[in-house]
Amino acid sequence: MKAKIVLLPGDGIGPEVTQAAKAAFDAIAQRFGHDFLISQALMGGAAIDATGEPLPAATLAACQEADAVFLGAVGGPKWDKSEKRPEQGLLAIRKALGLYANLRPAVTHPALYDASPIKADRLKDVDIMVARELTGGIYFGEKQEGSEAAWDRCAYSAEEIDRVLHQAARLARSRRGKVTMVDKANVLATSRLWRRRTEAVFAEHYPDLELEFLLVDAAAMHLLSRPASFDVLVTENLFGDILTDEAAMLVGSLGMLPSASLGDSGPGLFEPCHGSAPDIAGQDKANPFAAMLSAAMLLELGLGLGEEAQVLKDAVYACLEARQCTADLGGKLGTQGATAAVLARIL
Ligand SMILES: NC(=O)C1=CN([C@@H]2O[C@H](COP(=O)(O)OP(=O)(O)OC[C@H]3O[C@@H](n4cnc5c(N)ncnc54)[C@H](O)[C@@H]3O)[C@@H](O)[C@H]2O)C=CC1
Ligand SMILES: CC(C)CC(=O)C(=O)O
Ligand SMILES: [Mg+2]
Repeated sequence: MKAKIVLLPGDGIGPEVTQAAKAAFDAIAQRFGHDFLISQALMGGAAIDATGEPLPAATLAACQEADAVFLGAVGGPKWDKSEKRPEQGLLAIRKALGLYANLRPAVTHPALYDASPIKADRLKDVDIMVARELTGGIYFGEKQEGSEAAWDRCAYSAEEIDRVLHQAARLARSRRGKVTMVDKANVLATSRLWRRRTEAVFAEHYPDLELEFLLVDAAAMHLLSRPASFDVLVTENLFGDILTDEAAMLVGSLGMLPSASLGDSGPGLFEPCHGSAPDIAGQDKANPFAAMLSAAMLLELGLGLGEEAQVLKDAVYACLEARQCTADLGGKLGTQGATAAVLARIL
């Protein structure tokens, strides 16, 4: 097949892990005879340095014309005090492409039990799909920043909530049939709207699914004490961001969690859940597997290439079983070595 993929490497370890994803696309194209037209565009801090904007118009236009977009990571101390922040570019592209559902799978593997701080008996059969709302809530509300006071507005409409609930429910139907909705309905008005919409949408459309409600503070605890009991976890933007970094430690490292950001039409955006990791950037230390697993999600959900995605995932998991991995997982390989180990299993 012919497909246009745009890469947004970004900052810090972003370019290093994007290189790993690109190598995976090239290897899959070679093995299956696909014609992937892969181009690269400026995003985040790198884009601010080059153009003054975190999301240049030319980058957005290239993404809108693509079949799928891959992003490394953005941000870093260099831009922490600048007027425009790299992270604004990421929020802007999610909004501009209408990517309201961020799917973040957290799946444990016996080869990684040692890498997790959680006891192995809790990690068995953990297979969680977080459906995080991505274009609403406090990240997108009006804000005011003063030296003595500041505020951020959190707002949700029923429509914004319903569409991600439907995504979560459809996913649960194709999995184990359970949805956990996480909110803070004992305190927040927006959370109470989430709860009312969840009750209504599931009663009307998904009475066959098991539905559980958790307050976010307790959910953070349950994720560690009974992780295998979760199937699909649906929640608002901020809570989903935080809980998925926590869930990464069930798997063994933040460098293992991929994601897909999807809307109703147009290209999806696929990116590892981690950030730009300035503490290890440029040292060949970054785990490339979250990026390569995100590349697999791009193949499957962005281009409809399920078999190709499975080959890539199998190659990553075979490396984990052979201990061909980076130091965050207890391995001895660098970013490039771990990438090469995956490629060798594809070609
Ligand atoms: N999607 C994105 O582009 C995101 C960007 N950020 C930005 O990244 C910058 C750094 O943020 P942090 O809070 O430090 O979060 P981070 O996710 O970049 O790093 C947290 C910790 O995890 C480690 N880590 C992350 N990815 C890794 C990988 N692939 N392999 C091995 N270790 C890995 C890092 O070394 C660090 O110790 C900030 O500017 C932040 O705004 C943060 C999260 C997401
Ligand atoms: C950098 C932020 C905009 C968001 C974030 O941390 C994430 O999406 O994981
Ligand atoms: Mg995050």
